[in-house]
Amino acid sequence: MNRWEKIQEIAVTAAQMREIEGRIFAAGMPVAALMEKVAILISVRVQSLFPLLLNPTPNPSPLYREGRRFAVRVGVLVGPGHNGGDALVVARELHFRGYEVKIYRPFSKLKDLTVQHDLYAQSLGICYVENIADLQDCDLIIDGLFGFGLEREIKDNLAEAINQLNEWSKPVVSIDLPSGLQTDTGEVLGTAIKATYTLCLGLWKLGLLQDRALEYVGKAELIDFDIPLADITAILGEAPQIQRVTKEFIQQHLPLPRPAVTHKYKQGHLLLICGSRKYAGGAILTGLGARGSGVGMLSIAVPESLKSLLVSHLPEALIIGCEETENGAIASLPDAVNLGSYDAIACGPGITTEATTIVEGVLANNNPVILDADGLNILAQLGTISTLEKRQATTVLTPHAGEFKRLFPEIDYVQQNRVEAVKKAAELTGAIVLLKGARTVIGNASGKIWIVPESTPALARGGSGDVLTGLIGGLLAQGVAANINSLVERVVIAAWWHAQAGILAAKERTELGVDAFTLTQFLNPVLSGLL
Ligand SMILES: NC(=O)C1=CN([C@@H]2O[C@H](COP(=O)(O)OP(=O)(O)OC[C@H]3O[C@@H](n4cnc5c(N)ncnc54)[C@H](O)[C@@H]3O)[C@@H](O)[C@H]2O)[C@@H](O)CC1
Ligand SMILES: Nc1ncnc2c1ncn2[C@@H]1O[C@H](COP(=O)(O)OP(=O)(O)O)[C@@H](O)[C@H]1O
Ligand SMILES: [K+]
Repeated sequence: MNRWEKIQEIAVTAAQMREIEGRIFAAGMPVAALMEKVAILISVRVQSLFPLLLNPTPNPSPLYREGRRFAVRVGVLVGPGHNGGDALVVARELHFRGYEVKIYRPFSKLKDLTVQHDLYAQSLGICYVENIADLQDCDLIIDGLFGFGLEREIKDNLAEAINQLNEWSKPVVSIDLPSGLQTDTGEVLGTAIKATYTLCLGLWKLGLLQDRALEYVGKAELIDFDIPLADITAILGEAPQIQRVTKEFIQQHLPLPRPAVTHKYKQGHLLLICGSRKYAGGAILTGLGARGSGVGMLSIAVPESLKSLLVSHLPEALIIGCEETENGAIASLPDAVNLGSYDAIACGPGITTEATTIVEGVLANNNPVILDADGLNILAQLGTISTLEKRQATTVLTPHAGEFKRLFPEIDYVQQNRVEAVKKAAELTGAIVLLKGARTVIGNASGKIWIVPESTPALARGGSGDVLTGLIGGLLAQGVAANINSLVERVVIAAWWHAQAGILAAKERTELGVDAFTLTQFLNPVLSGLL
C-alpha cells in the first residue's frame, strides 16, 4: 500500500490531529513553514477547481465554458486562528495569480501568525470588506473561519453572516472543515458554512464522516501535506482505531481468488430465514443479495406458501418451506433442519415479530448469526444485552437508527454521534454492530470502527437493507468455511460493496432508478470493476 492509500484509511479526532501536529513542530518544522506549505497546496487546488479566466468577457461571472467553472472574484473569510492564517495565505496567492480578492475578517484579536499574514495582505493592498454583504458579487468564497480549533457555538453577528452567505448558494471552498462543524461529531455549533468543496488537511477529520455533517461538507477531498507516517503511527498505532473503508482494503480482504480445488460446501453454506405472507419480496431480495456474494450453498427458509415463489426467483437455492402462523409468518422450522450444520445464518427480513421462537432458536445455536429487521425487533423485545450475553459465536446486528434505538435504549446519543454509539453497542454486546445510514458505521467489541465513506441517497429505499443482509450472510458463510479468524472484515466488505453497487447503479440509472432488485444487478459489476 502506498502513502496515499494508507492515509486514506485514517480518520482522526481534533485531539489526535493536534498531537500529530505537535510532534511535527517538536521535531523542528516551523509552524509558519507548515502553514505556508499547506496553504499553497490549497491555493493550487482552488486554482484548478476554479481556473482564472484569462481573457474575461465583459460579463464573466460566474462563467461556465466547456463544462469548467471560472472564477474571478473571490471572497475570503478569515477567522482568528490558523484556519484564518491558511485563508490569508490562500488570499495572497490568488491575489498574485490575478484573482480579484476581497477579505472579510470579522475579528480584531488574531493568533500571532495570522496577524502577520493579515498585515502582509493589507500591505499588498488586498481589499478588506466590513460586511458579508460586500461579498455578494463574488464568484467563489473561501471559508477559513474555523478549522479543528472551533470550541464554542458561533453566535450573534458571525452566525448571521454565515446564514446570509448560505442563502446565496455560491460555490464555497472550506479549508479543513466547513466552519461551524465540530471536528469529531460533525455537530453544527450554532450555525455552519454550507460548503461546495471541503479541502480536508493532512488526515480525514472524523466529523466529516458523520451523517449529520454531510449536508454541509459538499464534495470532500484530502490535501496531503506529507505528515510523516511515523508521527501518525506514534499517535494512532499501526492500525487506526477508526478506519475509512477504501477500495484497497476491500481488495485485500475479498474471498478471491478461490482455491482451484474446492466444492460448494467449502465455499460456505448460508441459511436465510426470512419472509412472511405480508413481506414476501424481502425474502427474494435477501436471497438475491446472498446470491451476489458468491456463497457456495444457499438455503432459504420461508413460510410454506412462499416456497414456489422463491424457487422461481432463486432456482439455485434450496428452499425450505416452514409451517406458518395464522398470519402467514414462520411458526417453526421443519425438524429436519439442523441449525448447527450451516456456516452462517441470516435471520430477520420480513419475518414479522411473530417469529420470536425462531429468533430464540437461531441465537441458541453456536454458529455465526446475522440479525436484521424484525430479527432485531424481536431481539429488542427479548432484551438485547441479556440475550446476547449467552452467545459465544459471532453475532452481527445491522440496525438503522430506529432499530438501533429499540435495541439500545440506554444509548441515547445515536443521532448525535453515530461512531460513539456503535462503539458502545459493540462493547455492551460483544456483537459486530453495523449502523446503517448515509455513512454506514461498523464496530466490534475490540473498539475498532470502520466507516464506509462513500454512498448514495439512491439507497434510501425500501428493500435495499434486505439486499445487504443477504450479502453479509453470504460473505460470512464463506469466511467461516474458509476458517477465517476475524469475520468483521466480511461485514465491512459487504457494506462497502453494497454502497458501491448503489453508486454505480445511480450513475447509470439516476438516483431515482435504484430499486432494490436493480441494486442486486449491480453487485457483480462492482466486483468486476475492482479486479
Ligand atoms: N498549525 C499549522 O501550521 C497548521 C494549521 N492548520 C490549520 O489550523 C487550523 C487549526 O488552527 P487553530 O488551532 O488555530 O484553530 P482554528 O483556526 O480552527 O480556530 C481557533 C480559534 O478560534 C477561536 N474560537 C473557537 N471557537 C470560537 C467561536 N465559536 N467564536 C469565536 N472564536 C472561536 C479560538 O479561541 C481560537 O483562537 C486547522 O483547521 C488548519 O486549517 C493546518 O493547515 C495544518 C498546519
Ligand atoms: N441517504 C443515504 N445515503 C446512503 N445510503 C443510504 C441512505 N439511506 C439509506 N441508505 C442505505 O440503504 C440501506 C437501507 O436499509 P434499511 O433501512 O434496512 O431498509 P429496508 O429495511 O427497507 O431494506 C442501508 O444499507 C443504508 O445504509
Ligand atoms: K474552515
